[in-house]
Amino acid sequence: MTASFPALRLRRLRAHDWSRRLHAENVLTPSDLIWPVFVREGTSEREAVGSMPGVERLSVDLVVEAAREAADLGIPAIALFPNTPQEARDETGKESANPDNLMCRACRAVKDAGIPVGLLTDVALDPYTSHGHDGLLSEDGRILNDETLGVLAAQAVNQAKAGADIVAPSDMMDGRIGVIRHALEAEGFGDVQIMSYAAKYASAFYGPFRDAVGSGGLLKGDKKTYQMDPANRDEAMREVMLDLEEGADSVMVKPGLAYLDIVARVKDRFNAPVFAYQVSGEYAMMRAAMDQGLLDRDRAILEVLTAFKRAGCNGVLTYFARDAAKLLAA
Ligand SMILES: NCc1[nH]cc(CCC(=O)O)c1CC(=O)O
Ligand SMILES: [Mg+2]
Repeated sequence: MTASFPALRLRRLRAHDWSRRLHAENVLTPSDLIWPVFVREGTSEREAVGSMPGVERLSVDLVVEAAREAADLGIPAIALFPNTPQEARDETGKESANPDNLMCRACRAVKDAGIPVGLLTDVALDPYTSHGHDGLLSEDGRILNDETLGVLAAQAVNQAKAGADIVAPSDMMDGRIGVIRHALEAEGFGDVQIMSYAAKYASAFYGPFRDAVGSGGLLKGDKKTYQMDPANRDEAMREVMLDLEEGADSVMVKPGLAYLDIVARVKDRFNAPVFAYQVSGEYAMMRAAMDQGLLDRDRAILEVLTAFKRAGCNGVLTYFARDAAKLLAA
C-alpha cells in the first residue's frame, strides 16, 4: 500500500454497479457448473426426492431432456447418479459392470441424442451394493481396498464404453486412480478424463444423496475407514498429490462450503483443475432456509457459488446448477 486514508478510500470502487462489475475479481458463469442428475427406471417418470425439495429422480428419457436443458443453459456437464432397483443390488455390486445398467443406458441415450454436454459418471459401488458401501465388504465387516480396485476399473471401463466423458471415482479406495487410468488406457479409452474425488470427507451432509440413490437405508455402519476425517487438512494434500500422480486430470474436494479452506490450499499448491461438490446436505440446508423465507433465494445461490470460485474452484457440482444458470442468463 502506497496510500492511506483519506487518499485511499476502498469504498470508491464499490460506489456504482458498473464499477463493482469492472473490479470483480471472480465471475461466476454457467460454464462453471456441473449439474448432478439422479436416474431411475421407467419411462416418463419423475419422482421427487423427499429430502431434497426441487430435485427429482428422472427416467432415462427425461435425463435426455435434462441434458438438453443443461446444454441450452450453457452448463458444460452433467453428473449422473443411478437409483439402481433394489433387486439388482447385491453383496459385490456386480450390476456396476452390466453394460445395460441404468447409468450406461442414460449415457448412451444422451450421446445418441447428440447433445453437446459432457457426461460425468460416478465410479463407486454404493448404488449397486446391498450394504450401501462404496467397496467390497468382508465377512468381518471391513471394506476391502485392493479387492475393490479391479471392480472399480471394470465399472469405469463399462461407463466409458457407454459414452462417459469423465469418470469420477468417489469411493476413496487407495490406488484406484492408477488402476482406473491403466484400465482405460488398455481398453482404448485414453482420452476419457478422470475427475477424482480426491479429498472426500466422511460427512453428515451426504444424507439426502443416500436417500436419492436409495442406499441410505441399506448402509451398514459408516464410511469413516475410507472417507477422510473432517479434522484433517495436510492429509487432503497427500490425497490430491497421489491422485494427480496416478493420472487424475482434475481433483475434487467434497463437501464444499465447509471445506473451502481445502479448495484454496489445493489450488495454491497444485497446478491442476480443482472442483468442489456442493453436496446434497448443503443443498437441503439452503433450500430449507429459502423455503421458509429465511434466505433470499437468488442472492444466496449466486453468493455461495461465487465463493466457491473465489476459493479457487474451476467449477462446482451443484444441485442449484439449473437455477443458477437461469439466474445468470436473466
Ligand atoms: N459414492 C458415494 C457418493 N457419491 C457422491 C456422494 C454424495 C453427494 C451428495 O451428498 O450430494 C456420495 C455419498 C457417500 O459417499 O455416501
Ligand atoms: Mg486417495
